[in-house]
Amino acid sequence: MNIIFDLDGTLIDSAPDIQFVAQEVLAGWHKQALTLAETRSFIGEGAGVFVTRMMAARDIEASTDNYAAVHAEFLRRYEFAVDKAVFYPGVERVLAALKADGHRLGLCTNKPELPARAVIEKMGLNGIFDAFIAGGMLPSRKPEPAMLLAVLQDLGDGAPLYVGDSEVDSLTAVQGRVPFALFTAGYRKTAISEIPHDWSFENFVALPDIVRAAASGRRRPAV
Ligand SMILES: O=C(O)COP(=O)(O)O
Ligand SMILES: [Mg+2]
Repeated sequence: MNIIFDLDGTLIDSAPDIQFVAQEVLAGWHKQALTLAETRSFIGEGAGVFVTRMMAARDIEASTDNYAAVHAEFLRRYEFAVDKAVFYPGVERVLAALKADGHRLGLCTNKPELPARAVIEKMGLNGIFDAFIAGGMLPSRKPEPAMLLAVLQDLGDGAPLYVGDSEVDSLTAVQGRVPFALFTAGYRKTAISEIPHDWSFENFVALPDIVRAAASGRRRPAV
């Protein structure tokens, strides 16, 4: 199989790192830090959307100049914010097992390329992904399906499965017509039943069974 993973909220909980970057940037504007809940709810559509939501939440006027300044400062710091990231339980073991079973693994994240590469390195995941597309590498971002389809193309022939945590990932999968497994313990904002998916799981130990079901063409009707 070709199994493609989302990153933030799926493989790693990176919200504390992103909260820290936001805090440093907001301090320069004499604004209060974001809560962890706010931070989680702003993640999912890339750094630009995060910055827009953060500015709105802290009453920073959304002028072109302000946005450019906040965005640049955010990106400058983002690449170095990898200290607090942790894997969700079971991720490392399951990724290694899937790889050992001969599956090809891909990564498809809206996180900008530099911080995505930095956190992959920090988590010791170099070499695990056979294909990788991050935010800014293509003209569009998820939920447009182009990133997901590009990763699939890079992986070559094989039945696909996309694994992600959010409404954005679900829509990406629907638009790309790729079977989707929803990780329910990430940053989703709505009820599981409202997010179209073929399978859902709350712990990575359940993923190998889903991969087996996907490989055999068994697919639960999408919710
Ligand atoms: O950084 C983001 O906004 C989202 O990243 P993700 O696509 O890995 O969830
Ligand atoms: Mg995500």
